[in-house]
Amino acid sequence: MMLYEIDGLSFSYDSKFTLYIEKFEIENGIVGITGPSGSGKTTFLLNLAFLYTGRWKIFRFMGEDVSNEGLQRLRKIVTYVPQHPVLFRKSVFDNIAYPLKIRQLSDEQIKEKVCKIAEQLFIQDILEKKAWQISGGQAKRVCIARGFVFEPKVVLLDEPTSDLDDTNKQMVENFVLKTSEKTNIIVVSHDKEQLSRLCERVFFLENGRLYF
Ligand SMILES: Nc1ncnc2c1ncn2[C@@H]1O[C@H](COP(=O)(O)OP(=O)(O)OP(=O)(O)O)[C@@H](O)[C@H]1O
Repeated sequence: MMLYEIDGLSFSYDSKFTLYIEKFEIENGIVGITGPSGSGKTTFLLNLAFLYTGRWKIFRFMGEDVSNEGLQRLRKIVTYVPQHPVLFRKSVFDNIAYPLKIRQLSDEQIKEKVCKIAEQLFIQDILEKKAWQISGGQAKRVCIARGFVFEPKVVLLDEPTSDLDDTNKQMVENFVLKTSEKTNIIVVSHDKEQLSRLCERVFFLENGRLYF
């Protein structure tokens, strides 16, 4: 079964920029999207996260036709992790635990899952710190942990390693590569070499049009 199947999707903020995806068909796994600044990469991810909705001829997710009625449900199984970290004014633990709390997992399950993913991203020692007491590189990894912790069907990563030093970059790449064995990932990056290290296929966006 295809993960995403898109034919003729268009989305416009205004008359100045239009994203037009003629065809996008991907199966389970990890794919990359690159392209110049302003080409529409973030806009495309937000459409794939069902947070923005345009018009389409065909838009299917895991075999299901996307419809207005299904959007709320689909938004709960796909996560978008933005380029710039956005955290609640709470502890690192509470930030990562949030998606699990709203899904009503038990305290015990929450603790186990948060600690496990924190270890994988080397943030286990800062779980009790407040969001405003951590570095930018740590905040980025906390957002990534929060995106993956509830095991969504797809994680959409927008520039997951921009602004990170080499050590942090390596940590995130290793995590993404390992996790892609069981979670579907779409990663946007300006770093083409990084995409070729991580991804099975890489798409190229230019002026709102997708090439591969
Ligand atoms: N909320 C918005 N309202 C109007 N126009 C927008 C909005 N967000 C983005 N745009 C415009 O849409 C176009 C695509 O933006 P987008 O952020 O998707 O590009 P990008 O490829 O992700 O860029 P970058 O690599 O710089 O992050 C740009 O011309 C941008 O100015």
